[in-house]
Amino acid sequence: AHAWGYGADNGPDKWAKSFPVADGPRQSPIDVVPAQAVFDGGLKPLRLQYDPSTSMDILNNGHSFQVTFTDDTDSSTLKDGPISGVYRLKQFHFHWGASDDRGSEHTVNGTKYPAELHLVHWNTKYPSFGDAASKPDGLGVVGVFLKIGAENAQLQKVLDAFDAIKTKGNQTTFTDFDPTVLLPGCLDYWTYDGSLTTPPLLESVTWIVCKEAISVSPAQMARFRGLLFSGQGEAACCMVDNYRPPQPLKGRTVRASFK
Ligand SMILES: COc1cccc(N2C=Cc3cc(S(N)(=O)=O)sc3S2(=O)=O)c1
Ligand SMILES: [Zn+2]
Repeated sequence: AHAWGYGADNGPDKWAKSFPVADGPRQSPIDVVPAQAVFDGGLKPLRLQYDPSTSMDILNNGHSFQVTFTDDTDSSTLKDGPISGVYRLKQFHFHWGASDDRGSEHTVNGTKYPAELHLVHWNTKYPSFGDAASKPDGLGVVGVFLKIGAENAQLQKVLDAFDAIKTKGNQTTFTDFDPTVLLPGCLDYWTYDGSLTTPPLLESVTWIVCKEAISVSPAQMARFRGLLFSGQGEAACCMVDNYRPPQPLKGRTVRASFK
């Protein structure tokens, strides 16, 4: 069976064939409509504590690029916010467009951002990431929108690794990186029960979408678009538009941590 992707014949509209959960009750991403979000005073501030020594490597996996963290201790964690217990950071990655008018997965009142960062954490009440990934409260993903503006100096270290991971399957060491530098100053958020936004589309994610975006410059966006979906020696296929469009809310409530 040909692998899933973002092209005309293997893209989001075709995923349900191999992954029927694609039409499930709690799929992601969604369009966030702030006026319909319910303020919940019981939601705690996000507590994100990351240890740069847990960052390991950066990889082009053929769908995006991701920075992977060692997750054998509680060194880099997500606590509080809408979740209970301790979730460990596993990886972060991005989704982006071929042009600045699209690229994010979540949208706000239908507005698409040029890119979206996902910080993926797993619930340590389960023995492993793989185990947690299939549980309804197994994962916590923090989403951060990127908007076009000033150059983001904190992103530069990630972009500078791109030459080593241009094609699918390439990876290189990426140590001593603290993803805190990629977070917006204000951590107000919306939260709802959802899923992975790529196959296997598991309905195991508590989504935490930050209201405030971080900046990225047009030149930096061009660097993202220089990565390839394709492997070395294959016909070059630019890694762009690697986003799933918003999915039906199906009665879910989106809560806001702020008024
Ligand atoms: C056994 O489950 C596994 C095992 C290994 C990797 C994955 N993943 C696949 C897709 C995927 C999509 C994510 S997103 N865009 O919603 O943040 S996060 C994520 S993943 O958990 O890394 C799942
Ligand atoms: Zn993602």
